[in-house]
Amino acid sequence: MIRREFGFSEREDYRSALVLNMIIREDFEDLLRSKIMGREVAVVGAGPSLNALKDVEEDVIVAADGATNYLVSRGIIPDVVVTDLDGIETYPDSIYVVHAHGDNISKMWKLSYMGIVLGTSQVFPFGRLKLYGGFTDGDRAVVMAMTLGAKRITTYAMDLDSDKIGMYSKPFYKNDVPMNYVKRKKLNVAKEILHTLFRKDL
Ligand SMILES: Nc1ncnc2c1ncn2[C@@H]1O[C@H](COP(=O)(O)OP(=O)(O)OP(=O)(O)O)[C@@H](O)[C@H]1O
Ligand SMILES: Nc1nc2c(c(=O)[nH]1)N=C(CO)CN2
Ligand SMILES: [Mg+2]
Repeated sequence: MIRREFGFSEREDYRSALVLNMIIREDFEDLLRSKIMGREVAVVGAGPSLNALKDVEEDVIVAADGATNYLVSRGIIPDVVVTDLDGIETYPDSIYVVHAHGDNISKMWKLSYMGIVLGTSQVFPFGRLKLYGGFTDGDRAVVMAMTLGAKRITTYAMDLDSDKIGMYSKPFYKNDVPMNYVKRKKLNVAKEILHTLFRKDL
């Protein structure tokens, strides 16, 4: 359904998942769970408000893709990085949760800079791959933290209604850039997922 809406190819999603599963040699899910279970977790997105981020007080910091570059520039090493590989250009000593999709096979070389890596896919998970749910890196980070037993999740720079894409979203952005049609659709899906997760009457 979402795949059709965005024109993503299932075949390419499988191809990417196969490549990622081949690269990953060890299952680090227990390690990731031990970091998150029972802890207060901050999920940091790459919205325009990231530049105004104050100190993050939570026990565990999870960076969504491009937000990693900003955090590292401030000397903050995220405990976990959730990425589809097109935002990060710095590789701190974090646990990486790398998402395979049909448009990022050519970015898999970035795994050579990462130590501890878990893989996720958007096809039926096989081998060492996981499927926690969610869509964009930010909402996938929230879903993952929830699934792995976080006590509380606080989001930062998740500016899902903004008319700007944050400058840290892609390494080649020099400033915040005007929202485009596809990114708006992606952030709308993220909004939908987070609203459903945090609905009070669940
Ligand atoms: N206004 C915004 N601009 C960019 N990211 C945002 C914004 N608001 C919230 N975010 C969150 O920040 C996360 C990290 O941003 P980034 O653009 O690196 O993500 P992404 O999911 O890898 O996107 P893309 O599909 O463009 O690669 C996004 O996944 C999204 O959930
Ligand atoms: N094939 C493909 N899949 C995705 C993509 C994308 O750009 N291409 N972006 C996503 C959310 O950022 C999630 N899934
Ligand atoms: Mg990305």
